[in-house]
Formats: sequence, C-alpha cells, structure tokens
Amino acid sequence: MKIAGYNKLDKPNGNESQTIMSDLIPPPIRVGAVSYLNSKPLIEDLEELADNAELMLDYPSLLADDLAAGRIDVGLIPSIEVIRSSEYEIISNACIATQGPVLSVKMYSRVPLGQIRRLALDMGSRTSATLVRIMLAEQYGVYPEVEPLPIEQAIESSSADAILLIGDRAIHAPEASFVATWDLGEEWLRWTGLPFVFAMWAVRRDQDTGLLESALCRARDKGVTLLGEIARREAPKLGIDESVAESYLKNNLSFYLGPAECCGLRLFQDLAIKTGLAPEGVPLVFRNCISAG
Ligand SMILES: C=C(O[C@@H]1C=C(C(=O)O)C=C[C@H]1O)C(=O)O
Repeated sequence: MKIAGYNKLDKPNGNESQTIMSDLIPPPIRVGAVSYLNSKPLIEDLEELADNAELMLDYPSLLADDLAAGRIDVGLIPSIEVIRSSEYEIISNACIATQGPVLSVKMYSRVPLGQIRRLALDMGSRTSATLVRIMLAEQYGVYPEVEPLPIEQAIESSSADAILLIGDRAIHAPEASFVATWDLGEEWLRWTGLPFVFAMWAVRRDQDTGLLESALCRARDKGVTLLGEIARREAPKLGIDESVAESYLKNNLSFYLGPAECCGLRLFQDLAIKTGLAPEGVPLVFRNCISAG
C-alpha cells in the first residue's frame, strides 16, 4: 500500500515527529473485493491507482456482512444488498454484469423445474440466491424451501431437488447429470431482454472515499485491456483452460454499469419487492451523480 508523500517527512526529534506523522497520515480506506476470477479485471493495480486503499478479497456474501458491520469501508457487494439497504451508495460505474449466459451462475435441478421443493443456495451468494427464487416464483409458481450449501461443499453433498452455484466453482461442469440446468444470466436475458448486474461497488453513506471512485474506474479501464493476460495468469490457479477463462472474461461478463444495466437493476428491485425478498422504498443512490439510467 502506498501512502502519498508522508513517508518522505524528515524525523527531527524521534517521538515528536511520530506524533506529527500519525496526525498527517489518513487511515487507509479498506476495500473488499470478490475473490473470484470475475473480479480480477476490476482490481488490476487498484492499490497503486488508489493511493490510500488497502485491498482484501472474500466471498460476496461475506463482503456484504463486512460492509454492513464496518469492517470494510467500500465493498464489491452483491447488488441485492444495495437494493435491500438505504445505508448504501453505489460508487463508480464499475460492476460485474452480464448480458446473456454468465457461465458462473448456475442452477442444477434433479427434478422438472415446476417440481422443485427444496433448493440449496451457495452460501457465497446473495444476488443469485434471490434471482433464482424470483425466477422460480414468477415463471413456475414455485416457492421452494431454501437451505444453505456451504462454500466448501460440493453439489453431491446436497440432497436438495435443485442447487444454485456461483463463482469459480460453477465454471466447472458437474459430473452428475441433471434434469434441467439454468444459466441465470441467460434465463434473465431471455425473460426480460435486459442485462443483469450481480455486484457493484458500494459504500456506507457517511463514508468519505476521497478519490477512490476515479481509481475504481481507472482500475477497471486498465483491467478490461488486460483480459487475456488476466486469464493466462489466473486459469492455472482455477484448473480451467486459459481459453475458457479468457472467453468468460471477454464474452460472458461486462464491467460497466450503463443505462441498460441500470434498467435491469431496477427491474430486479421491482421483482424482489414483489416476491417479498426486498423492502419497498429503498432508493438506488449513485455517489457523485453517476447516471442511474
Ligand atoms: C457472476 C457472478 O457474480 C457474482 C454473484 C454474486 C451473488 O450471487 O451474490 C455476487 C458477486 C459476484 O461475484 C459469479 O460470482 O459467478
């Protein structure tokens, strides 16, 4: 982590200068990003671009808990968390979105979709865990009992009728065969004609973020020019082919929150409210008036 300029101060008198320095050095902004491949293009060189940011990585649901509890100041959190809380503002137009098949958010069903009674939800997820319930309710009139699928547990460990998986592990095809498989990005586009936003950078309203917003945009702008390189670097760690990783980053995901993405986000909010999975009256607030579309 870099701390601008202050390290260059002379130290004339031991303790005295320490007091001066600690008065001058602002505390770092604690930034939490998703630990999956899909977030790498958003954090390329972020710590260098944001002078005072301290980056940590975790699963999306845990980042949401960290932001709510004040353990981080800015988080790449599931979009449903922003829809559920008036405490947050969206900072920057960098996000994780898709317009069509997303590859890494899948529901595998052992029974025909209309017969799903028990649904296991990847504990890393909040957005997709809500989206799949909305789609089952609205399209099939199905309201399954839900249960958690711990992050470290494989699909085979669950006896649920259907299982939702997200993130890197969802990129691997499962060994078992299923009666039906949903790619949630693909189904959302087919249903609504809109992109879907899975995660956004969010900040608590009272949190000063200085110049972080522009650093988040610049990190993303740099990341999207390096998708091939990121894929080559990250694919071996995940046990997937470089070509799969590259195609995932280039063709399945998008990293810009534009007008169409905002329409998708608002429709997701309306549907979450209608299904009783989000409260009414939560405004989507964009820090620094970035267009909400
Ligand atoms: C596309 C994805 O987007 C993610 C899905 C999320 C969710 O379901 O809550 C949250 C953050 C993103 O990492 C994925 O993880 O596969």
